[in-house]
Amino acid sequence: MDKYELLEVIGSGSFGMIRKIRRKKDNKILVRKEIDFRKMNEKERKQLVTEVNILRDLHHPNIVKYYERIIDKENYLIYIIMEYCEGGDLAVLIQKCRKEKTMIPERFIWLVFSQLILALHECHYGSKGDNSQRPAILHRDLKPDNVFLSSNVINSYTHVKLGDFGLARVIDNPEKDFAQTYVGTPYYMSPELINEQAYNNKSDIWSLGCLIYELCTLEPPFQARTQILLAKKIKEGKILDIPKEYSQDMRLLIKSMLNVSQSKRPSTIDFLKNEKVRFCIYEIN
Ligand SMILES: CN(C)CCCNS(=O)(=O)c1cccc(Nc2nc(OCC3CCCCC3)c3[nH]cnc3n2)c1
Repeated sequence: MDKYELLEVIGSGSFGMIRKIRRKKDNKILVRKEIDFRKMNEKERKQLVTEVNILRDLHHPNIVKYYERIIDKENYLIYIIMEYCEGGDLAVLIQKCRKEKTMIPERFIWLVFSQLILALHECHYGSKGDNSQRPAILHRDLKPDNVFLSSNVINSYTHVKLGDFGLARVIDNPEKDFAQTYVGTPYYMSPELINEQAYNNKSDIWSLGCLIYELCTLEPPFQARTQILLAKKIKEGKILDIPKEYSQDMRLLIKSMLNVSQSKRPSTIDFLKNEKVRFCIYEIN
């Protein structure tokens, strides 16, 4: 760890602390996610190894970059060194707009959507567009807290980064994978996950639909006081319309992702054929 100078703590995640660090050789600011695996059971340790290996193998401009991992055996700690996203996460942006009663511009929402489709496409299909090199990777925990911005100035150069693959799983046999226990209020849980059916790439598309809906309305699409009521609303799949200021394209986009039937939801391949998405991607590059 003498390669890095420790800076302030910026938060604490599920298994430990996250702090800013400065790489001494070039003063680059990074983050160090500290994970105390003393508290972990065998299954969680295995999950951690899976997560670190997933991060190590994912290289994409819209996925938080993984630099290295440092194991500190005597203190039962693993450090994961990742890129620092100056703009913070989307949860902070949504809270700010809710407080100031301002709307998030539609242009920005299309930029977030198209970059997350690129990130999910990399996870689901890999850069070669098929899974010959590796099995599909599902994020499984797509939510505003896990989507970071490269800068806090919001313009068309703002890069959106998918982060925190805490619950990601490598699915070698999609049928085999069943619902895992969830932590926190699962606002973005898909109908198939509630019905304990197989979780697959279309479940990440459902969560993306919830996230885009929340950027338009500053509220999750399904809310309830209890998890039972929440599950009922999600399975019904009825959502309030988004504000009239947003276009019909945006309305139809959200509806296509929040379809209770996962086979009817478009895949990242379908979206990448969409003219508007391609134009957004062209604008970013
Ligand atoms: C959950 N959020 C609403 C809490 C506030 C969120 N803003 S914040 O933490 O202060 C903040 C402000 C400015 C820049 C950044 N950049 C950043 N943050 C990460 O993780 C944040 C951490 C995730 C787990 C929960 C605690 C927060 C990164 N991980 C990899 N690269 C990262 N870059 C963060």
